[in-house]
Amino acid sequence: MRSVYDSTQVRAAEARLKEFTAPGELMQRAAYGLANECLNELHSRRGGVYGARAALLVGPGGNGGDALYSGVWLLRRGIAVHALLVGVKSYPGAREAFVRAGGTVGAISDADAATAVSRADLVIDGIAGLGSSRSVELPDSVAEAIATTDALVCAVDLPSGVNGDTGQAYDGAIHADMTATFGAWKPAQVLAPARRLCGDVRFVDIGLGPHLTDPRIDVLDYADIAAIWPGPSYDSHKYSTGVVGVIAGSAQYPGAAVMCVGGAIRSKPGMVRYVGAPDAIERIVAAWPAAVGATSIDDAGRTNAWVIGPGMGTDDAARSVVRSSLSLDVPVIYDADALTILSGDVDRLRERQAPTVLTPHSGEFARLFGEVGDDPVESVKAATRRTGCVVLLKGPSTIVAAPGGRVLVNETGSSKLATAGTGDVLSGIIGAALAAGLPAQIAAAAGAYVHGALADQHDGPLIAPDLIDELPAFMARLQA
Ligand SMILES: NC(=O)C1=CN([C@@H]2O[C@H](COP(=O)(O)OP(=O)(O)OC[C@H]3O[C@@H](n4cnc5c(N)ncnc54)[C@H](O)[C@@H]3O)[C@@H](O)[C@H]2O)[C@@H](O)CC1
Ligand SMILES: [K+]
Repeated sequence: MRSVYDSTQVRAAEARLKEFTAPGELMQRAAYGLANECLNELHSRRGGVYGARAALLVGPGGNGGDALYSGVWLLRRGIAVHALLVGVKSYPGAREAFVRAGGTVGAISDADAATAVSRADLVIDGIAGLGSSRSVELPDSVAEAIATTDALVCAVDLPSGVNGDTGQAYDGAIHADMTATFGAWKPAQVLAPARRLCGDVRFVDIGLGPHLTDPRIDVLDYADIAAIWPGPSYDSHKYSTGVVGVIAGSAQYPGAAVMCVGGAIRSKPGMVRYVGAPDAIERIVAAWPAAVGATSIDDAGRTNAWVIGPGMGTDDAARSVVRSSLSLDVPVIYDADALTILSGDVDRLRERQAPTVLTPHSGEFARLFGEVGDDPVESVKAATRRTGCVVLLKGPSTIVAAPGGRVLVNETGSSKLATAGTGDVLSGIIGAALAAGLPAQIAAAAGAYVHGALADQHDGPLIAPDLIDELPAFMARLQA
């Protein structure tokens, strides 16, 4: 599990740590760590660092100070370093130390600033870090040189022009190959769209650890999933590993039910029940002979969790099934059409006594709760407060929040998943995790992890059934 802290938390931790360290010490730790990361990467790219050139983009704050002090270390390794000041001010003392070590200084508006960038082997973006909250305005020629260079572009703490706390990217934000993050992972390093601008994130320990508590976000990793994903024990029987009920599909979207049941059945619960019309049951059993059919929830028998919604349509019959399912006393995940149906009735979700998971994409989220906006984590938290449900917002970074709980962000998967039917598979996987008894937020986040990992492990173009085909090998590895 990786913990992520916002700028207020990082600044507070820095303030506490400063009580125990000499003035300027933290910036020296940061600058040394930054220089090391750049030197290592440069070495592996060029086979050496002596004689290389570096350009520093230097803003007025602490971020620019880090860049200048890292320049001192680069100079000591035989790198020619030129600093370009973005604005008139620079961090007190840093510029003088840099010049004393042999660095040269110019302004970003200098006629030869773009040349300095395009001739560099290393460009260090120290315009702004934690204090970055607006667009980056550089002369066009410099912006062009940064965008087209083959040099290693390394961001100091965060790429300039991203909002560190929300993951928002402003105009002109720097696209880095690598980001050296100081003391903590920041939200923008795990949230879209900023995550993509960070490149490879390298953690530079400056000793903040003991002063950081209660992360804003956690990111689950493979080891977490392996530890929590339920596997059969030696005395398992079909009921002990959980029974999933699925209400999905319609005459218009019969495939959604096949995908959803497939996602559930291949995640290996004890049993999957499908509830639908007789012809729909026939189709499901033809695709998945191990599934069991019933024509209503009442006739379905013992079920530990329900998946309701994919492709079920929004007609009166579907509406009545969704409304009556609100009183089910087992966990329910509502997806797709069920979310559209519930968008007129959001506050009734509070009536649910058992855990509930909602899995909207941004359009469905907007219908339920209003537009996601610039701070998706806060929007999802507000949705959980309003409904009392676990809310999983699908997107380039999937966000999972629970009432009163910590926010989880999923990092597996890619745009490969932007294809019809993948969401149906996801809801089936989450249904299986819920039926096996995982707490609702963990079930949702672990389901998102598995779903994304299936896409990552699949070679070549992906269609939704490929995810189901990848499940047995993934589960076997997970449980080995
Ligand atoms: N506080 C600390 O103890 C430490 C801070 N460190 C560094 O200090 C940074 C935070 O320093 P600051 O609080 O001074 O904030 P920043 O240096 O991130 O940015 C603030 C300054 O940059 C300007 N700015 C913001 N966006 C800009 C843009 N797009 N174009 C031009 N100027 C822009 C602001 O007007 C402000 O003057 C961290 O990200 C980290 O790099 C590290 O040295 C570790 C220790
Ligand atoms: K930066």
